[in-house]
Amino acid sequence: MNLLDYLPGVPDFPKPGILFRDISPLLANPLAFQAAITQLNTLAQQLDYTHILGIESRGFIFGSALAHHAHRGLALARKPNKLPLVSHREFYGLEYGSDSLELQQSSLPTDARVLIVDDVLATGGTIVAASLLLKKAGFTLAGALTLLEIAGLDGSATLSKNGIVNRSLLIA
Ligand SMILES: O=P(O)(O)OC[C@H]1O[C@H](OP(=O)(O)OP(=O)(O)O)[C@H](O)[C@@H]1O
Ligand SMILES: Nc1ncnc2[nH]cnc12
Repeated sequence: MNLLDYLPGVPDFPKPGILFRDISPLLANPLAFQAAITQLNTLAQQLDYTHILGIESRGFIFGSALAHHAHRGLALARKPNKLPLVSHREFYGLEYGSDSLELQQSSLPTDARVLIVDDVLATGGTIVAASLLLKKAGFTLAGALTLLEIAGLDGSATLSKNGIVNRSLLIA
């Protein structure tokens, strides 16, 4: 099964010049979704992690499915004003805009080794922001895991420059 067949590129969305990789067909196909999680779990085993940080919102899908599959705890990095008792916030740029993420200090144990999970690595701005959130909160970063790296945006180079060990299952 070629998982890329379930991740079609949609041209000029959400802005002209962007080829948007749509995860909906993969999620809608039980075999494809199951294969994605199984293969992400195999990649994740290369990284010594205890907990997963899912990035809102598509990262919640893969982060929670992997956490269930791998019997790991899950914390949420959420968009602004969604979490009570927020401890930390990080602003960041995107391939097509900007945003910020928030984290509750209480959502992870102090000795957690955290794997950031998201669906797509494009410029790397989101994952760098999530890594800074974890640093501010005093947690150890185990690495980052994504389903798909968008080729040509130097996302993995950006993560490497920021000292983030990255694993992406696919690149396109
Ligand atoms: O590597 P980057 O350039 O930071 O881009 C990758 C991010 O962009 C998308 O999220 P988006 O902010 O569009 O929100 P969504 O998950 O709610 O759709 C995607 O889910 C990643 O989180
Ligand atoms: N090209 C893209 N496709 C899907 N999600 C994205 N997030 C940032 N860039 C993206």
